[in-house]
Amino acid sequence: MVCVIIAAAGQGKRMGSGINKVLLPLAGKAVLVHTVLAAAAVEAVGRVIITAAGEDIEAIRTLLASNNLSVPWQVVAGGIERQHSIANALALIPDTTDIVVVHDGARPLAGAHLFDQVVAAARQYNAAIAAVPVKDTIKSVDAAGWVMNTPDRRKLWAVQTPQAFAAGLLKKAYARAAEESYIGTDDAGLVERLGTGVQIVQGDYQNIKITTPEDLVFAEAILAKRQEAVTMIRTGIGYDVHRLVPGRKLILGGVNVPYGLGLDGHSDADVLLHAIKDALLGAAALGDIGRHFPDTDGRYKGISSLVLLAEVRVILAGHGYTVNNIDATIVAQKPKLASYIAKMNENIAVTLGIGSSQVNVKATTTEGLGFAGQEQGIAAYAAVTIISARL
Ligand SMILES: Nc1ccn([C@@H]2O[C@H](COP(=O)(O)OP(=O)(O)OP(=O)(O)O)[C@@H](O)[C@H]2O)c(=O)n1
Ligand SMILES: C[C@](O)(CO)[C@H](O)COP(=O)(O)O
Repeated sequence: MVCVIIAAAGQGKRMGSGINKVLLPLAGKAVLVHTVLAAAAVEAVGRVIITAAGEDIEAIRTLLASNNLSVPWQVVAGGIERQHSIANALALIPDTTDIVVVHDGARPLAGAHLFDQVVAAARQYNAAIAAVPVKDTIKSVDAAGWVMNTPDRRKLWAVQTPQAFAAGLLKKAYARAAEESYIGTDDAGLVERLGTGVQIVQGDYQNIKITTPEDLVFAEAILAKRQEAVTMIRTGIGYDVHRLVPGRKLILGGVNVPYGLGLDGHSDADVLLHAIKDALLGAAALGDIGRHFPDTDGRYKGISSLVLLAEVRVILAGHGYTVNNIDATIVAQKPKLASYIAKMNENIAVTLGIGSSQVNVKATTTEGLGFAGQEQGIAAYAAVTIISARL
């Protein structure tokens, strides 16, 4: 079982708010509630232990009780230093625990993927921590303010939590530190003192530790952007018609459909894919295929519309969008298209890098009415949704 220890027993002196910073509001919830909910939501996690300063224990219990956590949890008294707090929690982990994850209550933005990655790496290497390469040049400075040296930045990583360990190893490291009265600033540091290797897992620059007031501003902005990203679903519609003529292939959804007539056009005249591409570009407010692939451009003469669909995918990705779903209808009196639809769906899904359940092509006749019914041309309609892939 994976047990997560969340350190929340500090005072938040650097925040200077007069209360423990993990109890401060962030996007409508206490910082600590974000952190605990994120940890509890990780599928592998079986228990959460939260350390709290004596004066905060009741407030934290009440706060968490009102949030219906999906895993068993308990609040334990912390100690003077973070390390003492973790040691208190470590003494309470269930015997069935094989992996212990230690996480700062003050890091409310760590995503489930980060927990999953450190847990997986800890299962393989016994000790794994989230960390990111430092972006600034780091200098060692003496007490008088003189630079002593400039370490090679390529070897420097800023360490975060979550940090995950084989339970026995972490207990041993904590016992050794206690024997030697050593106080470190993170859990991996204690394991390193045993001579055991610690594996780095690529962390997340958004996984900031709320320490000083501006960190709350950054965290609010990140959460707002995530919220926007989650809810940003856009819709688009596309419509296209091509004339049926002799001597041309009939290409629909990238499938060469055997028929005596084919669709006329500058490219392969795949009316279905044209409607879909127009819908995708429209959903992203990026114009239409005429703007991106003009029929006055010789490069597009006879080109496969699947190639251009792949380009639309790249254009959308460049603007932070991925395709959510496509629903399309081909309007053709003849030929019968039922047996080709599955292949069209597959071509579209593969080209856009989405699942088969995200594409649905249909075909209909017009009961002999209009240009489609008279077999003068074929039309296609498409409706799509795209989602923002940013943050
Ligand atoms: N005795 C302590 C000290 C810290 N922590 C926790 O360890 C995490 C990281 O520590 P830090 O950011 O230093 O928090 P504080 O100690 O609260 O901050 P400050 O140093 O500014 O007082 C925080 O979630 C904090 O609540 C803890 O459980 N027990
Ligand atoms: C564990 C930690 O979050 C890694 O960056 C950090 O070392 C905690 O240090 P603090 O002094 O308790 O903020």
